[in-house]
Amino acid sequence: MDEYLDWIARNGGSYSKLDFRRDQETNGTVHATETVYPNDTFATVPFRVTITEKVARKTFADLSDVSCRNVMALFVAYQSLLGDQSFYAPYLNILPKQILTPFFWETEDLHYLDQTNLATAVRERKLNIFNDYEALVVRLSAELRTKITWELFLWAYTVLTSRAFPYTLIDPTHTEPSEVLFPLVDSLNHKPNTKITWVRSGDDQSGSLSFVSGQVFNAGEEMFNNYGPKSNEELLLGYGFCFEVNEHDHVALKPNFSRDPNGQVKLEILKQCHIESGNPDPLTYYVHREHIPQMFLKLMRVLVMNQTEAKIYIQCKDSQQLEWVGYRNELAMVAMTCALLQSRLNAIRAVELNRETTRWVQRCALMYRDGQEQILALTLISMENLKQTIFKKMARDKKQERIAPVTPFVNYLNPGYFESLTYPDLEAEGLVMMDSVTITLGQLLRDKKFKSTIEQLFEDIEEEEDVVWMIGLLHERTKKNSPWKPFFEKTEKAYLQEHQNLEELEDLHGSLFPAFSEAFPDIFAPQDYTVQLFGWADMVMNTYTIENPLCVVPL
Ligand SMILES: C[S@@+](CC[C@H](N)C(=O)[O-])C[C@H]1O[C@@H](n2cnc3c(N)ncnc32)[C@H](O)[C@@H]1O
Repeated sequence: MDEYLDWIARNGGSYSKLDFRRDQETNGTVHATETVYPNDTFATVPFRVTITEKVARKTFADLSDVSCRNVMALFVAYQSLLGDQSFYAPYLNILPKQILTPFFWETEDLHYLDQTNLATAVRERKLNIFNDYEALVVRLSAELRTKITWELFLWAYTVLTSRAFPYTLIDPTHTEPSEVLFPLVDSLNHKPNTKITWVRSGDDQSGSLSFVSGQVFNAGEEMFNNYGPKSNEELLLGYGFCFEVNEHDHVALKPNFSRDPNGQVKLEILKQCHIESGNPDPLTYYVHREHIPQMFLKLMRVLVMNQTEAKIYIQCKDSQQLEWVGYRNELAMVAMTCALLQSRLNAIRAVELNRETTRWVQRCALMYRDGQEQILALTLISMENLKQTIFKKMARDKKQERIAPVTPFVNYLNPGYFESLTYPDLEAEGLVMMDSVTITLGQLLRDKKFKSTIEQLFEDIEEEEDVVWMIGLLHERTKKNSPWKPFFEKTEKAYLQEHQNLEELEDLHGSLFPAFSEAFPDIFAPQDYTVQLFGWADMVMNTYTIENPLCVVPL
């Protein structure tokens, strides 16, 4: 450590009130020897001791097409091979020999990441680095090729992920992304929200950078830097540590459109409405504790659109139209989001891990996975609350017989209608159950006589659920006091005005009627079971249902 600090001083660096200590867990810490006050400049480091992309590229001029990170990793590896002959030796000597990011974990440690995003990220990232290394190393001299091993390169690469700063610290006008290794500046450990600033002086060759405290550090206290709002995933992957409680933690969610027959149309809607996450992958969203991005919910509303909704929304170019599509869509969106969250949660919980005798990296992995579990569970609760709010609104609408003027009941066709509805005191309302605001098969079969007729006609109701549903709807439609009267009337009127193609239904209808009417004339009055009305019931099933459990959303 003394040699390193001498080297900094010999090159024009200085510091005050600092005690540099080595430790097992974090490699090194910095403590205040006396109180550091806000605006105190406690260290200054000249640019000449830094390792920049420019310096690295000078040594490897032939590799101008290689990325900044890779050429710098190569340079660090090369300098460490030079040993004491390297100008940077005092700095390289104090770097940790082992940086315990998951790239270096044993298989049994990696098991602690099973079923998390990080497990995949580690595999993919490591493979990418390895491929880059293989492509790069063959371009080196024969001597370097054997000396710069994969292990050495990966170590050097991780030195950069765990301690490099953006090059703009040296030259704020630099526009290309570039990194710099900054001895001494990189001695501080990370504590979120620490107030610290950097002040540069001079030019990018002969200048220097000073640390300026933005808060008090008491004598004896560890002094920290602030690496930015990093999640546990980023911290583990890049730095090899994480926090038990991390306010910046998140779970990455990426819905899958690939098996959706309307997938292309939906991707087109997303494009037109500019629904993107703002992340490198526009379909990957980050969900934070109790905060689910609104943009993600918009994406999910598109993902769960049925054919009718997708056909209508393909004309939409306004993302505001996706704040609310309709009740069916909203319930489907909540159900699909809950299913996504629940399956992730179940997968994480299903991994059995020893929590008793663990080593440092395993404890880090447990902190990370427990955080993931917590975020998923909290997000699930907030989605359940959202569902309950929707049910309450539906219950009010149903009670007041409010139904949108134009079918299907989606916002795009009823501009302003849904926004005009108000729901005072919704909180005070008791729990609303799903089957009080939707139409279920159980409700359609609540009439005992009708139910027993259906049971006589269909051996296996589950097997022929679709047909039973249609007949059930037609039967319900005939009831004068049906709670769903406004829905039936409005959708039937709209349906009958449409040009209908009933060819496909004729066979099905013909296989049931008039036989059913002849067998049970008091249940199936022929005029209520025409092929046209069959078409209406079929349209209701295609347009207004959600699945699991199958029900009609009649608002
Ligand atoms: C830029 S260095 C910080 C100084 C460091 N201790 C060193 O090696 O000189 C970053 C590394 O320090 C460690 N580190 C930083 N903040 C930490 C924290 N809050 N808890 C545990 N380790 C931390 C991690 O190993 C990380 O890779």
